[in-house]
Amino acid sequence: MNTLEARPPLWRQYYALTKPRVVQLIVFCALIGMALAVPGLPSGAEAAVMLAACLGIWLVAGAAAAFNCLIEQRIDAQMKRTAWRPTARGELSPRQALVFSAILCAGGAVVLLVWVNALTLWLTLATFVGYAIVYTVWLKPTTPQNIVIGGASGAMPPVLGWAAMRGDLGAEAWLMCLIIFLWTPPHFWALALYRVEDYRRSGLPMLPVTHGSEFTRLQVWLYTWILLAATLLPFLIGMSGWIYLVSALVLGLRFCHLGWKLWRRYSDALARQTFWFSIWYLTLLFAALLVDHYVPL
Ligand code: HEM
Ligand SMILES: CC(C)=CCC/C(C)=C/CC/C(C)=C/COP(=O)(O)OP(=O)(O)O
Repeated sequence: MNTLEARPPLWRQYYALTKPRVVQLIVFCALIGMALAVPGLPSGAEAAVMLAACLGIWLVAGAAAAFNCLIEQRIDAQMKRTAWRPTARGELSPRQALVFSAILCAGGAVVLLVWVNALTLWLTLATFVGYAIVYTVWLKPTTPQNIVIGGASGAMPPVLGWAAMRGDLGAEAWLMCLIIFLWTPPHFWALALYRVEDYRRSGLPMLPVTHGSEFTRLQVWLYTWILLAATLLPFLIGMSGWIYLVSALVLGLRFCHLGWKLWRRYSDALARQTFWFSIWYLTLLFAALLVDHYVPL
């Protein structure tokens, strides 16, 4: 097949660099942080700030993802899961990726500064540095705890959302951040287990490569329990009500159950199922926080 014919349109290649589906969930979590920061339904003016904050965070997060693709061009080319990326295939040059990332980041920064507030701008830029530099350049190639420490930047969206609406950093926002922080290890290690050959080939020190499958599965299972305990806190401190509590328990116990099954008996299919459940888990847990906020029982 002619490779030129097989190429998607240029805009799609740039769009792919932003890791759209990951960034969608990031913006969704930021939006929940915004909604919970406003008592009751938002006014028209508050809804406008929310919209601007979502756009700004989306642009800067997309820029961070594009920067990651640029730095990992060679590593991505070695892994089956990522070899299709336009940077890995050489369809977009490092210079194109860099300029694209810089434009998105600058655009997002302007939106946040003009229509949101300076605190959100600085926190979002710090999050960019946390993921694009601290995680991608430093931690990911050097330690199997890369995603635990680096996960802190992925966990920031609710804090960014809260800051956008209140101009400060509430305890509730940090609690949502803690939940995403504890969710990241079972989310990522479930994937790393069935993609272990990719990671071995690329030379990245991911936990299943350095410490083996059984140890990683034990960690996944332990984290699902720690996560379940942390998700009870919003109810215990009076931030959320019964709708949230029941949702957190049902989702959390299912996550623990999958973690348990995976630990006892490994299969790629189960690891894949656990990874995809992790995405539904976070989406539904944060949706429950939102519903609970508007329908207090
Ligand atoms: C350091 C932290 C994180 C790491 C290492 C990580 C790792 C990954 C990896 C490697 C994938 C790719 C799966 C594939 O190619 O099929 C993935 C997918 C995904 N991640 Fe994460 N993740 C992290 C944090 C997050 C955060 C904070 C969110 C959102 C709040 C998130 C949401 C998603 C979603 C929605 C997908 C599915 C993408 C798709 O549909 O293809 N991740 N994650
Ligand atoms: C400003 C802001 C809110 C930034 C958010 C930063 C961000 C995009 C976090 C998401 C984490 C993510 C995509 C991890 C993928 O891991 P990986 O990079 O190891 O995956 P890969 O192997 O697919 O490249």
